[in-house]
Amino acid sequence: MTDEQERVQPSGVWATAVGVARVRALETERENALFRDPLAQAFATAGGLWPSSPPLPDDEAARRRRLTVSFSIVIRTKFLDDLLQQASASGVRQVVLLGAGMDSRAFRMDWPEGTRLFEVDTAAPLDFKASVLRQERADARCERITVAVDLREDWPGALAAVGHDPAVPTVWIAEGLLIYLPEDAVELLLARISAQSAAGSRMGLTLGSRGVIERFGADAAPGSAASMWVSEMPDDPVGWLAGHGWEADSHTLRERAAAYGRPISTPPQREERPGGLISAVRR
Ligand SMILES: C[S@@+](CC[C@H](N)C(=O)[O-])C[C@H]1O[C@@H](n2cnc3c(N)ncnc32)[C@H](O)[C@@H]1O
Repeated sequence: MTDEQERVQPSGVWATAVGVARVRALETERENALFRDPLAQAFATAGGLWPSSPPLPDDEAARRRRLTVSFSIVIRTKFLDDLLQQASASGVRQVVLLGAGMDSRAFRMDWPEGTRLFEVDTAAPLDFKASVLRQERADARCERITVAVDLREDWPGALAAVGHDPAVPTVWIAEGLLIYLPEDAVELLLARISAQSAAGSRMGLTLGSRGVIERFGADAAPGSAASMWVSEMPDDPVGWLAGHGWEADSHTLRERAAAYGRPISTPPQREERPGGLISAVRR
């Protein structure tokens, strides 16, 4: 059987990773793209979301919500690309992508010699991704190590078993992940990340903004990403991270979008506050 015939089809929470790839493929086609992800289209195609995907809903509000999610994916991708470049420039050579999904940064970004990049996700998305990467004959631009484990289990042990060294700094990325984990699992994840982070480690997080579950999840279609969202950011994300030993900066989507030349023209929502996009350094 060929890779294509054997490939497991996206389902459950990891199907969201293929939806993210579709958004990145669309951005890649733009003339003034904020990043280019040459593998995104292959992931979306293999997952049945390219060239067409489920049509936008007729309902204007639902339609706007879908476009908002896509826009936020583009902005957060650029935000975390920059954060990773800065971490590399500061000398960090270990990268851990938590809930890596179809993230193709190992293939599309420039990495300094000696960079080791760990992609942590469950087995099904990593298998799907591997089959697409084989089909595309993709070559990673750093040492890439995949770790198939559920992030509610002993993932630090699994990471250590494949050579992650907690004694030297790591840059951690949790992009589009925490919103799918219940609050106690997010808390445990943060504690574990912190325990594996030498001074000088960095972190990039995306957090569900306050009220997003009610606004987006209430009439979300069964199986859609928003129907699986379960946690939002704490009231004070910077204070929360300080409690875990991190010096954090928080940014809104609106502020980053303006900085990247994609200003949001609608007026801010009353509940909009800083905190959706986090960068942090371990002291
Ligand atoms: C919205 S996707 C984001 C993927 C990737 N970070 C990106 O931005 O391209 C969420 C990812 O988190 C992963 N994920 C969710 N819960 C997880 C868990 N308990 N353990 C491991 N991975 C998980 C899913 O499999 C999926 O790949």
